[in-house]
Amino acid sequence: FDRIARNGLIWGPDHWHENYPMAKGDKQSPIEINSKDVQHDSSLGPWHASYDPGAAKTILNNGRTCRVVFDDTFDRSVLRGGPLTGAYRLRQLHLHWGSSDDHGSEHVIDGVKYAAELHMVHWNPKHGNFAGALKQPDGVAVVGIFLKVSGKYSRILQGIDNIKTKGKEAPFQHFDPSILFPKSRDYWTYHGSFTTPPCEECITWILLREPIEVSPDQMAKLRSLSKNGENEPVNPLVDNWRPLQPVKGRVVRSSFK
Ligand SMILES: CN(C)c1nnc([C@H](N)S(N)(=O)=O)s1
Ligand SMILES: [Zn+2]
Repeated sequence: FDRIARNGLIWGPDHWHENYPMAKGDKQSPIEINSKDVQHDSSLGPWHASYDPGAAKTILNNGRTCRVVFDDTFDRSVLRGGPLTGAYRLRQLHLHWGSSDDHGSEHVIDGVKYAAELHMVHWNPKHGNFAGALKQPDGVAVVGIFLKVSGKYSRILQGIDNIKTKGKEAPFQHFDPSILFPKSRDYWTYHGSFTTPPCEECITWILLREPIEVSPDQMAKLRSLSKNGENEPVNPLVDNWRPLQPVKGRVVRSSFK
């Protein structure tokens, strides 16, 4: 994240805790996954997403990421299984990416940084509403999918042409996010936090082992988004990833050997 100047203070990720104490907690994200420390858990079953393409609403550039929001007023697009108990409602998906292909993901796997990382944010309706879910350790489930750049043409990042500048929002309907899933369902899971302030520690992370491919022109389109509004100078929206956080004794489990 670039340094956000606020009331004269320069704010980088190392300063977030001054206003958001949770940012210095024991269960922060992202983390590096070291395969040698991962514990295979045979009780971890497959996860299942049943998404309604009609739930997709709009795509937005909020100056920090590009985000697609979904109707989560009832169990319309849900994720269940894997490490989860019950059905979690899909609320939004967004991405983190770098200024070049050799970095951009938030989680790092055995030292490997991917060009981008896609997050599909779901919440547990047993906690009443999204705000209530943020206060619970089992409140939120985020599926993380790594993006690697390949020559192959892909249309996974459709719709970003209409949201070039901060504040731009466009309809984004009839979209089934399950097209973004890789073939393999293998995943790592651990308990962590949001990677932007207030960094609540309410997330069951489900990180998919197999990356999906994105084409160079799609990455270029992502990097052509601006942090600024349309009447301001272009300020490329890149490097919106949080640095690695301490694992603090947490165990990362895998669904695969
Ligand atoms: C409150 N919501 C939906 C979010 N807060 N922080 C978010 C981050 N972008 S992440 N990467 O999902 O933790 S998403
Ligand atoms: Zn994210």
